[in-house]
Amino acid sequence: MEFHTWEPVYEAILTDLGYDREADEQARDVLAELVAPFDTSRLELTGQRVAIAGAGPSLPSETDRAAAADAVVAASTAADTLHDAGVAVDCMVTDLDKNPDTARELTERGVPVATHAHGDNVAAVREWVPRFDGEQVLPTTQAEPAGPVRNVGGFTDGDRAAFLADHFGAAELVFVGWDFDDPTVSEAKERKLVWAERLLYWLEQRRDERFDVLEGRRDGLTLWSADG
Ligand SMILES: Nc1ncnc2c1ncn2[C@@H]1O[C@H](COP(=O)(O)OP(=O)(O)OP(=O)(O)O)[C@@H](O)[C@H]1O
Ligand SMILES: Nc1nc2c(c(=O)[nH]1)N=C(CO)CN2
Repeated sequence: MEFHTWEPVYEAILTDLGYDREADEQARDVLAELVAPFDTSRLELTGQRVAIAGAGPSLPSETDRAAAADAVVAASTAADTLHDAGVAVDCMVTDLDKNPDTARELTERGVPVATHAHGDNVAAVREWVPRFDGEQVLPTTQAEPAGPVRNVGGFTDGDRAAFLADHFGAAELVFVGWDFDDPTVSEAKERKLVWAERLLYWLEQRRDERFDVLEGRRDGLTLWSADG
């Protein structure tokens, strides 16, 4: 994803959710000081059918679908649920706000962790990234990329997992553990999930694919540009 392509979407997210672009850039720069560039040969998804695991309540009943995929990219606590079910993950995507110790353990076991810095997680970045096996850290930002820190598109951990799999050449994406209409989430989380859904809708169009998770939902969806 070229940043100029992502930038209008990013601006719309900042406006909608009230985040500060400068704070995201500062967080990116903190992360950049703590990491080396990720060796992309450590994550091989080219041509694979990749399960994108979200952390919705449906995940425990869908772990077999993840196990059946060629590879699994897990968002945040989805990595724990899959681990408990005996399903190996090939990459974890996280902003370190829930289970940073899982991320640390995965890096030590040789699993890449796409570690995201943003304006509201700088303390976690400073605390946890130095404890990770640095070779397995794939540093990301939602702001303009700088130094070793990449921006492959996406916002929440789950949709960033999908954009990452796309970036690394996945042939097909299947979604497990995604519950957009989850009544148990907070209002803030609900607003983030609205963006996750829009971003997946954008990604499926870019890929000319039809994501299973969007079946029956497309009519109500608009891209950011249509929302102003
Ligand atoms: N019902 C759901 N509740 C929570 N996450 C969901 C749900 N459905 C899909 N997801 C996806 O699963 C991802 C991981 O969720 P989890 O609650 O573990 O993480 P999180 O660290 O709070 O995520 P984020 O910081 O991105 O909001 C979310 O980022 C989201 O993209
Ligand atoms: N500034 C900022 N950026 C984010 C945030 C957040 O809380 N603040 N949460 C995210 C996923 O939950 C992704 N990006």
